[in-house]
Amino acid sequence: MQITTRLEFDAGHRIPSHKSQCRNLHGHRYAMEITLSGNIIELEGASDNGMVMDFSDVKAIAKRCVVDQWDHAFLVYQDDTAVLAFLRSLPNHKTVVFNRVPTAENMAAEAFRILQAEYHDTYGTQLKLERVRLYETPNSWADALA
Ligand SMILES: Nc1nc2c(c(=O)[nH]1)N=C([C@H](O)[C@H](O)COP(=O)(O)OP(=O)(O)OP(=O)(O)O)CN2
Ligand SMILES: [Zn+2]
Repeated sequence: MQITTRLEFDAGHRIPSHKSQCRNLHGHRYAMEITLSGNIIELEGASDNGMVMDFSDVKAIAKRCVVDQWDHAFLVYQDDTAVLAFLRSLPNHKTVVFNRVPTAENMAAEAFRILQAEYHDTYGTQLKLERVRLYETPNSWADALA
């Protein structure tokens, strides 16, 4: 069985070497979909009986580990030195430094890497993170897969 839940956040970024407008500082309303697989919990009376994992627990982990870190932050490539210096000049600015250009692909891969270590089954149900889908716009997204 597979389940998917979705969270949204706002962040700024730029792709410094982009051939067109994405080299400019701009932001997106990102959406992130988390897909987990596993057997359905069969434990009469348990809060999560009949579920692969409670959606609220799936979301709480993704929120704590990724969304709260990236929401209303500027995501900057470590080699984008001009922007990094500018961001560091701003007091208390929320900046997240990426070791790769913050494209949808690299953000999905980074979210997958972070979250893979966070989802554990409690009942031996083979819970597994299968996919992180990161929407940069409503029309364009990247999938990081197990
Ligand atoms: N494969 C990728 N291509 C592009 C990425 C990316 O992360 N992966 N990112 C960008 C830019 O960040 C840009 O902000 C998004 O580009 P684009 O889809 O052209 O933006 P629109 O606002 O026109 O998107 P709509 O879906 O039409 O709203 C560029 N390419
Ligand atoms: Zn963009």
